[in-house]
Amino acid sequence: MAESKERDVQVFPIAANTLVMRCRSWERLRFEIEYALEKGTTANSYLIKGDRVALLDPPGASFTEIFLAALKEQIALSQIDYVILGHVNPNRMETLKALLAEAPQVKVVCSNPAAIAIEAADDLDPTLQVIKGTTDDLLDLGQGHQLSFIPTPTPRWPGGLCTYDDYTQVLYSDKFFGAHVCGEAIYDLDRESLKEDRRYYFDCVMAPNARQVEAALEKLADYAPRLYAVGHGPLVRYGVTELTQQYHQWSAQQKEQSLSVALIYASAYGNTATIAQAIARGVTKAGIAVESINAEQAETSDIKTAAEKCAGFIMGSPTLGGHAPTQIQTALGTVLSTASKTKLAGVFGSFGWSGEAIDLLERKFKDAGYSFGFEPIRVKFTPDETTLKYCEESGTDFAQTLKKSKRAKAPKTPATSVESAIGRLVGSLCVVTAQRGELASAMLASWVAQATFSPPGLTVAVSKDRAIETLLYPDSSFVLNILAEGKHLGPMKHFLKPFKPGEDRFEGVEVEETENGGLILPEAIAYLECRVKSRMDCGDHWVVYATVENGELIDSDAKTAVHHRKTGSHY
Ligand SMILES: Cc1cc2nc3c(=O)[nH]c(=O)nc-3n(C[C@H](O)[C@H](O)[C@H](O)COP(=O)(O)O)c2cc1C
Repeated sequence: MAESKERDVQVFPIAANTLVMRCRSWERLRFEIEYALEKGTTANSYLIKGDRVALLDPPGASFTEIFLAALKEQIALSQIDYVILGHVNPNRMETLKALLAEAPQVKVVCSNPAAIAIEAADDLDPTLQVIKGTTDDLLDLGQGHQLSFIPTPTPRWPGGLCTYDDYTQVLYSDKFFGAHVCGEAIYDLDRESLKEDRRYYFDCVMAPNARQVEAALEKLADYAPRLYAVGHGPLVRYGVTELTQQYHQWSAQQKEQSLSVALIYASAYGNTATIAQAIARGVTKAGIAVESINAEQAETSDIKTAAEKCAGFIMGSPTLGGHAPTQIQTALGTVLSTASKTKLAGVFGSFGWSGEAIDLLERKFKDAGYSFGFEPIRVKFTPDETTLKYCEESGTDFAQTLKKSKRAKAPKTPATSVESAIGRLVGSLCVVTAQRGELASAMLASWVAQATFSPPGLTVAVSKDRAIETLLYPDSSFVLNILAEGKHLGPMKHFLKPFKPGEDRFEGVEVEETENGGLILPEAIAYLECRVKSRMDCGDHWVVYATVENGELIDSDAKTAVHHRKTGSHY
């Protein structure tokens, strides 16, 4: 985890007449699923000083004061001609307001959806230059800095806009190619250490929008950037080609999934969208694709197609003035008339005090005879960390139900000889326990093996749809509780039972806490306190390699319980 330090702004020249201003938060900035690895983040803004001056992407409200102070050290605010916005949200508009109050001459350059959001905001009435998405959209800052603009809308950020400076070959990619990591490194020199963070960021914010990501990549292919000036985390200088290929590959993987879930929502202030993202993460991690649809932007035909093609649909809405927004009501009508009654349904939303919109969705789907993949999720205003985990686990449950019904429909085939042979591999029966902040989880594990002597290290294979998987990223700690033969049935039964989303895995279980905060089970004959070093992406499992930092043999007479299986295709 990043060490705790004051927020600051790191300023650095990145190209001719171009500075990056990285607002750094060393601690988790927001309760959104994409920040869950808790490595802090940076909100990157850029300043291009040609004959005219452009500022790209001023940060959100948590940085307004320190950012404006740092900006004034670089330039008088009265000299800024343009502010270019890669996306907008209510949080970012706060800084924009403060900036425009001191620099009313600024012209705001943004996409059409962003312009609509700005025009609807209170106390904000800037001169706008709206990008139409044609080749005429050029902005000449002088001294060679000719900027072109590439609209890259996604359901999450309908106003998405990338900017390319032909002179410096910098692509200002905003939400694309980022990672939530805070540190000293301006660039991606240590690509290996960023690997997991980039993938996690993609999985959270890009995977549920894979179709739009592919469309954006296609547009960006017309440019020849030598640098991705990203919105979050280290700038991509060394890995431009590699990361572009990975984005192509990861988006394609989503398209290849045989089942998909339509996730249809609207969100005026971002809370319902935050819940949607956590649910989507839970679905995609179980190997089912998500097609996100922002009801405020989507065409009815898109909603219809998604409702027809999906194996299940999940709808979310805020409650505003006692109602669901009109676009949600329209989308609801489309879904009800299109999706066959065998499809699995889900409902969620953020509300303030009454939550009629969620009630409406639940009632309509119930009356129509759909069954639900999880209990309707009602979140008062902004979700916290525990609620986000609950939403993620609900998404995973939803996906597992779909997979189960697909398996049930498939003809039963006896285990092949190869599967039976693999089943003869045995492993020690263990319980992995892990906790971080408010969150704690556990799982039964038998695919455990010593991997190194020096340093002492082991591997554990963790199914990608396990709830505990999010607590097993590099640098996290966990305890491997090794069970005793003869005393293993109790814990085995307990930890193998299906848990509901958010259900306490330790309810009714006595655990002892180690000095380092690890959780030990009384049935363990030995325990090992481990730290994750890396994890390998292996089909349906993560193979987690961890080194052992501490441990104890509790019962030297007992034998380790061993798991004997019939086949190698499941437990
Ligand atoms: C103008 C306005 C009207 C609202 N009306 C209701 C309401 O009738 N009932 C309710 O439960 N919450 C109401 N709320 C609270 C919102 O539902 C709540 O802020 C929610 O988090 C918004 O979700 P969103 O961020 O996804 O837009 C209202 C909020 C605003 C700003």
